[in-house]
Amino acid sequence: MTTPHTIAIDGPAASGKSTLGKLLADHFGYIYFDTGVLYRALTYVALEQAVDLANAAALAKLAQTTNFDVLAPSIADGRQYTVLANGNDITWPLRAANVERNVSQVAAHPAVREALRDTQRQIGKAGHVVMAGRDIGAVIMPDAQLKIYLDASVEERAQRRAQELNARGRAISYNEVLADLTRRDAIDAANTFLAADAITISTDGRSPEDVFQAIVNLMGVEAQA
Ligand SMILES: Nc1ncnc2c1ncn2[C@@H]1O[C@H](COP(=O)(O)OP(=O)(O)O)[C@@H](O)[C@H]1O
Ligand SMILES: Nc1ccn([C@H]2C[C@H](O)[C@@H](COP(=O)(O)OP(=O)(O)O)O2)c(=O)n1
Repeated sequence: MTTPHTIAIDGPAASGKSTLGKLLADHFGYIYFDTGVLYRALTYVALEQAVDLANAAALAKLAQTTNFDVLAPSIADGRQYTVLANGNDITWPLRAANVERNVSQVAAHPAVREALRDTQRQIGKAGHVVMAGRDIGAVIMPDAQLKIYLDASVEERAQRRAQELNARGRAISYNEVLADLTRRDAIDAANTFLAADAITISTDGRSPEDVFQAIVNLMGVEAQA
């Protein structure tokens, strides 16, 4: 396989999309874009402005009238990117409990997905991008030259997310995370797609490096200089 111009990575929460996405982006010198950030940012702004999260039209309007920027990390505090909403840094609040609790509900509205679609597609059209989410290979970038679908048991994903959140100082138990992921999986399922031409990889019991190597081997390509 020649080096893919665009790479789509889909899968449920904590399946390893961002970890693999950054490894692949670094490997090929591409940008990495986590589309979940857009849904999280919209959820955060909606909560801040007390918008009714059941009101799809109001959420879609907020998506269209808020200026979201996803930039390279501006502060070396462990962030993967800097997210601005109308110029305000909202990077870390996107991982807070209130956003985690509500983002699936916001993302489930077709009008919200439509309002955020063009932004995602524009980034994809530029090429040399690794894009992660739930519907990238099937909806956002159907022409992506490499499509990966990551999966892992909900128990494994809960273990990872609990460790990740605890490491960030969030006092949350494995059981709480398991219940939240189970709840979110059920809501996200309606917009999570395994593209017919995607490579499916279960990441249970496999290290990030092992998953990355498996993909690179499948592509049979060496790192670009
Ligand atoms: N293959 C893996 N094995 C173990 N832990 C992993 C693996 N891939 C990712 N992780 C860890 O699991 C957590 C969630 O990974 P992440 O890449 O953010 O998932 P996603 O982007 O699908 O939500 C992170 O703490 C990450 O370091
Ligand atoms: N392309 C996407 C990306 C995320 N979403 C939804 C699904 C999730 O509940 C939220 C947040 O996505 P995010 O990838 O940040 O969540 P995880 O890191 O997988 O826990 O947005 C979506 O519906 N479509």
